[in-house]
Amino acid sequence: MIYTLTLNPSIDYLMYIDEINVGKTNRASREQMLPGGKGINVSRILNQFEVSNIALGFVGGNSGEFIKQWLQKEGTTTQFIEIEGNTRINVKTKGHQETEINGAGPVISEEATNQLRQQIQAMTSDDLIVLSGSKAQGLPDDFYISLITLLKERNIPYIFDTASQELLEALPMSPLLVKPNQDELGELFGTEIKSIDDVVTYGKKLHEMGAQNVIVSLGGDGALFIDGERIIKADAPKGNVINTVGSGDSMIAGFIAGLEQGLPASQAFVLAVQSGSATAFKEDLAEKADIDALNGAVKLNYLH
Ligand SMILES: Nc1ncnc2c1ncn2[C@@H]1O[C@H](COP(=O)(O)OP(=O)(O)O)[C@@H](O)[C@H]1O
Ligand SMILES: O=P(O)(O)OC[C@H]1O[C@](O)(COP(=O)(O)O)[C@@H](O)[C@@H]1O
Repeated sequence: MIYTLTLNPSIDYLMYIDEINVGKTNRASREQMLPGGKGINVSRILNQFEVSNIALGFVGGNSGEFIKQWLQKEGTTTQFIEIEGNTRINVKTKGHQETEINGAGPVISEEATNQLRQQIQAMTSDDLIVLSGSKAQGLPDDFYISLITLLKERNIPYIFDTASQELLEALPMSPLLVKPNQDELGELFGTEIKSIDDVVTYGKKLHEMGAQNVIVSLGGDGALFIDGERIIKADAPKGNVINTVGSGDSMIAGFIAGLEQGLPASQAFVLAVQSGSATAFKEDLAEKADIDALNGAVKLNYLH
């Protein structure tokens, strides 16, 4: 079974507003509520590919209920742990620019944390788990690393997508895939990524340090793939960009779906880019038909 884990899910509250004036009253022309959180987005796209999966994580309050009901309506299986407090609301303003204000989220108790550990202890090496997104409050600083240590003891493959430094610590425990975006790659190494050569240099470091597959996503400039055998740059398909929230998560799901279909890694990467861009061209996450509509639109350039 494929599992996704979202420690700090969210309602993504989209507000359409041309320009924000800080310190003034701003009015949106319209708004929309969507379920959010990185693992949850991965689950929703896997569902589009009809890849069975179970969404794990902590949810609470009416906002948590909103997410659960949305996923269940779509047919995604959830095994969330119910917690005290309310799942956070992340505000995303859409206008000339996208601005995001992500909430802190509820504090997770030790009891809930232990329940999650038990869920992981019940997994086997036939499973795969996607760990992604920020950590919730109350969890120890090394929480992801402690979970990954449990996974490694059981030979359970995992994908890790977080902006925190724990990503570097996890590399020796050979994640199946890591997917920083360009800014996150720079932050990991305390540098600014200014060129595709820089992306290659630092992306290769992630592979050399232990990641089996590396995708560095580059927004409208596409993505870079590194797996030790090859380095491939993909150009993103062109289209009308509506909402890029969840594009990175869609890539991860597309890559998994490709591997599940038995595609070679380079073709799974193509499906990842298609999925990311299809989501960027939609208000909500992409549907399967949107991803299919980009068949043949991803151009690959083998750099090595
Ligand atoms: N403006 C865009 N035009 C076309 N595709 C895009 C655009 N923005 C994002 N994408 C697609 O989504 C993928 C992930 O986007 P990115 O913004 O890099 O990730 P994240 O959401 O993790 O920050 C990109 O590699 C690309 O395929
Ligand atoms: O856990 P974090 O880092 O606060 O991120 C949560 C946010 O990221 C998202 O999962 C989108 O992530 P991506 O744009 O990187 O795919 C939103 O749905 C959510 O609001």
